[in-house]
Amino acid sequence: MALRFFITGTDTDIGKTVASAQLIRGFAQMGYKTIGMKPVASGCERSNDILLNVDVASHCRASNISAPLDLINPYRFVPAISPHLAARDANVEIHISHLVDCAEQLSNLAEVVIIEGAGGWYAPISDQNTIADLATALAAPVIMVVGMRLGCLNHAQLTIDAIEQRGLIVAGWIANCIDPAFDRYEDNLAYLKKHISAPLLAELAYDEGAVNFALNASAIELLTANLAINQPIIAESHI
Ligand SMILES: Nc1ncnc2c1ncn2[C@@H]1O[C@H](COP(=O)(O)OP(=O)(O)OP(=O)(O)O)[C@@H](O)[C@H]1O
Ligand SMILES: C[C@H](N)[C@H](N)CCCCCC(=O)O
Ligand SMILES: [Mg+2]
Repeated sequence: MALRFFITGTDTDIGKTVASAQLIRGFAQMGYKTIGMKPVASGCERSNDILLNVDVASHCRASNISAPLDLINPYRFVPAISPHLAARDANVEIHISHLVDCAEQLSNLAEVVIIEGAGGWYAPISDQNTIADLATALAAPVIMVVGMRLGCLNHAQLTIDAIEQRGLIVAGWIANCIDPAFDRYEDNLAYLKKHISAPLLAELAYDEGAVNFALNASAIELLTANLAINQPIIAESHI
């Protein structure tokens, strides 16, 4: 069974894709067959009758194996709006069971699958379900990306609490510097380090190109060492 990680974040547009691509690249560089998955993408472009999403393109550029688009990005919509609205407009029902099945199939092709959510933890994918329900069904350890800007201390704590409430393990978090004018960056980082018990996997600097990062090899080693061998993916208190 492949290692799987679910990537969430403190909001939409805070660097989940940038961080996911770095994780994919990091695992691939360590020699693992690694692929990305974007279960639901709103904000796609039509090209020759195929809907393509930039997050998926970033994952693909970073990964060292390939898989059918219908597995790596099963639900695709054009408007860049909340997935539940995009799906409703397209008369599509998003089935979590189908996404779990696609993730299983990817797990048979790859050694590591990096699954990027959409928006934040409670972004809706239908009137009934949110990204949290999808992550729970996938039962994958979660990596939280914190978009380092004013307001992130509150958003990070709310997200961690909500992840843990599902009984999911927070495998680590990534501090992503999305606002170069963020005052007191170091003090905010120190606060997060003190209050988040999961390890800080990487600090991504502000970079206009946002592709020039290499995730520290020790972060990848930490993720594999902690999770490769029979590590429960559900917190013991919830079993
Ligand atoms: N460290 C960074 N430095 C500079 N720009 C960044 C950085 N991280 C992200 N960005 C930019 O911020 C924007 C949002 O990043 P990204 O697409 O990774 O967000 P996201 O959380 O994946 O959003 P979504 O919820 O749509 O999936 C992109 O234009 C990206 O290039
Ligand atoms: C289109 C956008 N870039 C994301 N893919 C979807 C963000 C959904 C946010 C939903 C919400 O919390 O309001
Ligand atoms: Mg993204």
